[in-house]
Amino acid sequence: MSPVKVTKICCIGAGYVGGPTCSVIALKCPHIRVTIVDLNQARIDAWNSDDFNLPIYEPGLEDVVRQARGRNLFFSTDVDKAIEEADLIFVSVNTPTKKSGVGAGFAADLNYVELATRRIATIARSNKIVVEKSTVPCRTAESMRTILEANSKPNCRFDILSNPEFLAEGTAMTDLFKPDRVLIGSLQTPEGISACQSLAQVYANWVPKECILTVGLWSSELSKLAANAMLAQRISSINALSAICEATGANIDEVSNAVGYDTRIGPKFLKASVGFGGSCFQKDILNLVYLSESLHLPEVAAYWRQVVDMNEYQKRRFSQRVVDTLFKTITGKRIAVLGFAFKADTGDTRESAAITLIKDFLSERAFVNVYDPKVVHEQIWMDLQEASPLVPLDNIKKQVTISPSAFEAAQGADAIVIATEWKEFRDIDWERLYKGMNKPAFVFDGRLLVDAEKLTKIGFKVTTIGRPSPLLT
Ligand SMILES: NC(=O)c1ccc[n+]([C@@H]2O[C@H](COP(=O)([O-])OP(=O)(O)OC[C@H]3O[C@@H](n4cnc5c(N)ncnc54)[C@H](O)[C@@H]3O)[C@@H](O)[C@H]2O)c1
Ligand SMILES: O=c1ccn([C@@H]2O[C@H](COP(=O)(O)OP(=O)(O)O[C@H]3O[C@H](CO)[C@@H](O)[C@H](O)[C@H]3O)[C@@H](O)[C@H]2O)c(=O)[nH]1
Repeated sequence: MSPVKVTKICCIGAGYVGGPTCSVIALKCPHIRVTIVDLNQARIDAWNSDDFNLPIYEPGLEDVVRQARGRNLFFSTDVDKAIEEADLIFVSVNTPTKKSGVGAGFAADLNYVELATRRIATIARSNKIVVEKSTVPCRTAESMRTILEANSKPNCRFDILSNPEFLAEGTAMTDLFKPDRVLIGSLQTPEGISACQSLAQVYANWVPKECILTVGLWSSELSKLAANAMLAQRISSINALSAICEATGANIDEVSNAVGYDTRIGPKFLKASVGFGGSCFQKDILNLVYLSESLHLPEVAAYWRQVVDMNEYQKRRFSQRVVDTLFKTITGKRIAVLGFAFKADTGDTRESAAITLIKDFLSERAFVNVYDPKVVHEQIWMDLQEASPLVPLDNIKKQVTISPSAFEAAQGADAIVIATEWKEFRDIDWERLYKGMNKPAFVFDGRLLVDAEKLTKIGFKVTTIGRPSPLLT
């Protein structure tokens, strides 16, 4: 069976994955017409905005959209038209953790995937290759196939592929231009293999052939959960060691460096922090935990569960250290939180450690000044409200101020907490910040970002994750 040559692509879901991924496909494949669709009108309007005020901040993304939009890249809310015209459809919708019902708090909510799949089944009148781009539990492709086949028109066949996305926010464009690998899973039937080749040909326009891995459907689905679980596991491992460092006088940076020199371990993803955030790690591990439990593998479930538990512990431990260091009470004190995004170079706040820290500070009745260079104010209010649903937003606003700069956040504060590793926090004029603060002025570095010695010389009392408290040194 010779593979179909893809000429029209539809991507359902114009979010952090669908938007950048399919913009890059459009850029690299000028012969393919790419339409990215979403039900969210405001999001599509932003993608189409004249001043390129895109709905997500990602370094390098605007440049790609400027080159391809209107040429062979289109953004639309007309989902049905895009489905009808396409020969290949990416399903790139959100798969958040279920909030209620069976598996609540663990299982992935597959409602959006199912609705998109049903829409494809209803609208399609010609053969389609349907590609799972969203992160889903193992064997979701089977449910998608059942829905599609039960609703298909005569002479209309569907081939389902799994093609998980491995981009990280903040580096999405380089990850897409030069991926470590592109993974495509298919049924090992002649039709499945042929569909797999069709998608591989799209990527082959810019990805070296040896980096395009083709595997079975279920391996592909599971590999995505496995990759995230193993990345997060490294962070929880180093964070667990950071607690030992704080208690013994060892330095976590030195430990990471020493451990990472072993070529079998490698140096990446060993940076101790106030805890990992982002929309994927926790969600995907909990998904793996749920899958393991459903498969009657409680020991496997408990093993992965511990990665998330350690992350919660790390955040709690950090808040507690702030309180303990500030003479065991922060009531009425002002804390400047620098950074609200879950990592640098993104405006995304999903599962950001900053949310948990601020919630903890508020429950101790402290005042908080928060500054982030990219996160929009409405998002901060929404996140803080969601974190403390029983507290009226007006009360939260009495305790929290959103500051326009790090300098203003530090004015009149007793302590600065670095929650996100934005480069500008390393390079700010710390002497100027020091002058505007109450004394003694404390800095809590949750990201191993600043030069503790330099700040100590200025007069700050510096507490760094994975290093003993100043009193112990
Ligand atoms: N964010 C990341 O860095 C990342 C990386 C790799 C994989 N993933 C996975 O990719 C998937 C998407 O993640 P995201 O961060 O882009 O989510 P997102 O919430 O930013 O975007 C999803 C979009 O899908 C739209 N949508 C939902 N149902 C729809 C429907 N039936 N028709 C049309 N549009 C619909 C939503 O309106 C939303 O704009 C998730 O499964 C996630 O786990 C995310
Ligand atoms: O050594 C490290 C590395 C990361 N982090 C934190 O871990 C979180 C996640 O970071 P990162 O993985 O860089 O960003 P994500 O955008 O969440 O990307 C992850 O999740 C995506 C969604 O599934 C995957 O596609 C990516 O491959 C995977 O890296 C952030 O809070 C980071 O600050 C650390 O604390 N220490």
